[in-house]
Amino acid sequence: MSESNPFPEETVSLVQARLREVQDFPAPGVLFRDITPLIADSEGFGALIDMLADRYRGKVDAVAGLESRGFILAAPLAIALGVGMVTIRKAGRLPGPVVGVDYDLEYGSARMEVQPFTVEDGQRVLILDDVLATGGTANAAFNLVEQAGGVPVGLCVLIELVDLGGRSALDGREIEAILSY
Ligand SMILES: O=P(O)(O)OC[C@H]1O[C@H](OP(=O)(O)OP(=O)(O)O)[C@H](O)[C@@H]1O
Ligand SMILES: Nc1ncnc2[nH]cnc12
Repeated sequence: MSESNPFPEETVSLVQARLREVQDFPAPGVLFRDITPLIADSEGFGALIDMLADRYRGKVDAVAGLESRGFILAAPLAIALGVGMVTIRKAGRLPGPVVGVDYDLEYGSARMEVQPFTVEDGQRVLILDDVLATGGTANAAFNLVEQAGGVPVGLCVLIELVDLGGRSALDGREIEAILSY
């Protein structure tokens, strides 16, 4: 899983055409990449999930979604692949037992958690999210999958925000991005 962009151009364009940019959301200076028009469109959403299923079929035993936008993508992909979905959630939302990882945000810190009994020992887990920015969330997810006994085979994101340095923060991890800005 290491070619620069392994996804078919035609589907990538179809997906890209359904994304929206919102300046100064949720804070001044942020250009927010809004995936809601894509998932509101059955053709676009279906094409995205079919493309991801073609890419990962037979290569993974579970899909881990990162709360909350990652869940929207991970659930249909898991069904399409015929595997289960692991939910990696913000702190305090999953009943125990959980394992957690604290990580830094641009300002402040956060914590993600997973229930280890939702990951089988040695299971190959694909981590899926909508956006890779600084990489803090994804890095926590890699660590959580490992702590739970799984083998994280890589991260797939719909959108990589290159200037925010997530790829460097995840040095050595497999990352596939459908779109990069
Ligand atoms: O690479 P990072 O700097 O960690 O940022 C990426 C994360 O930020 C967004 O989630 P957010 O925390 O806004 O939550 P949401 O999905 O609930 O909106 C996005 O969905 C990623 O999970
Ligand atoms: N610019 C952005 N747009 C959408 N989601 C994000 N998560 C972190 N940065 C983001």
